[in-house]
Amino acid sequence: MKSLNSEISLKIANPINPTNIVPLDFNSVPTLPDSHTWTPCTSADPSFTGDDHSVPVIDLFDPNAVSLIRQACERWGAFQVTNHGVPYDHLKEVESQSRRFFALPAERKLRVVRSAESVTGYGLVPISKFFPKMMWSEGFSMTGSPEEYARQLWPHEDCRQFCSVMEMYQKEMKGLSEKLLELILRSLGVNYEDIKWANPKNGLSSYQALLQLNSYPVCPDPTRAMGLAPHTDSSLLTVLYQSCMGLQVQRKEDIGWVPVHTVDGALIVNLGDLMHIMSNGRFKSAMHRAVVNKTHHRVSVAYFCGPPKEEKISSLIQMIDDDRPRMYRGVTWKEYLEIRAAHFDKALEFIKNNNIDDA
Ligand SMILES: O=C(O)CCC(=O)C(=O)O
Ligand SMILES: [Fe+2]
Repeated sequence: MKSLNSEISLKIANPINPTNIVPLDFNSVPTLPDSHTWTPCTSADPSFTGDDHSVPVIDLFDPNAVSLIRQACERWGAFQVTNHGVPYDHLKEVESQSRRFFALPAERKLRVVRSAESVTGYGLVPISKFFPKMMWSEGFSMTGSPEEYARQLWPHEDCRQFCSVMEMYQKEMKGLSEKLLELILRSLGVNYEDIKWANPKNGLSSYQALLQLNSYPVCPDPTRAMGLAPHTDSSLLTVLYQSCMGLQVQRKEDIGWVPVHTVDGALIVNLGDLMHIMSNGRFKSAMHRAVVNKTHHRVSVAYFCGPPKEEKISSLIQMIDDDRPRMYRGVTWKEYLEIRAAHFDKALEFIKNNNIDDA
């Protein structure tokens, strides 16, 4: 068999738009430019209604939460949570500080533009380079304190509030992600204490994480624009706050793209590719996208949670049996991000077991 490593280095990234980082100044255009015009999006048939046709909302205090999570992860790769412990006021503060950032003039935001190699800073989402058309959105990402960026953004003003809100939110998201990871593992029948790095009691819990603020300005022609193109997240799990509707999750096998309704104070949980790998394919990673609208400037805040730096994620031993042999080889988050940066939606194929050099 061909060696995976040589295959990856040979097939170097072939992005369509490698330098696509700087967003449009959305205030400057009255109509949708050709660079941003996509073929119209199709959505789920509105006649699909009822519980089985919308992303489940799970109360974390529900005694059946673990089994509800299992069903949601198998069927959707996504769910919403209530009673998650993050106060509603904090969600609103993060939204308001995000809006404050995006309201800055374009030249100010460009002071903190991300470089092609970096995942933090301001710009279009990194997956933009795989699409021929540009998305109707802009983003700003950080890991830990955004202080260095904030000082450049607001050199003569007080930037403490922006920093403290973002830092507080990351702390809260870390705690919630740990709790969710425990519940998701339990739903797979795995004791999270058996996985050293997943157990916060070991004091080892050094998850890596990225906080991403997304902005989708009001759009003159929403049916022909794309807020964020279809993708799965590379994380273990992503916790998402949306200010208004716009997120859609795909149920490919039957009903297609399904809008995720806003439930006051709820947070959305998307499973990422690393969780799909850990579950040995039992759980889906949610294929999702964001659509835009004509009346509301939509903001979303995504917290991507991944494993500790050196940890190789592979299918859990408990998920492997005669009927379901190991599907994937082990990868660190960084290795997986590199494979994604080169192969985008084919990345999982590259770590399938049958692609491994047996030697
Ligand atoms: O804005 C949204 O609803 C989706 C955001 C998202 O999928 C992402 O940041 O990866
Ligand atoms: Fe996403």
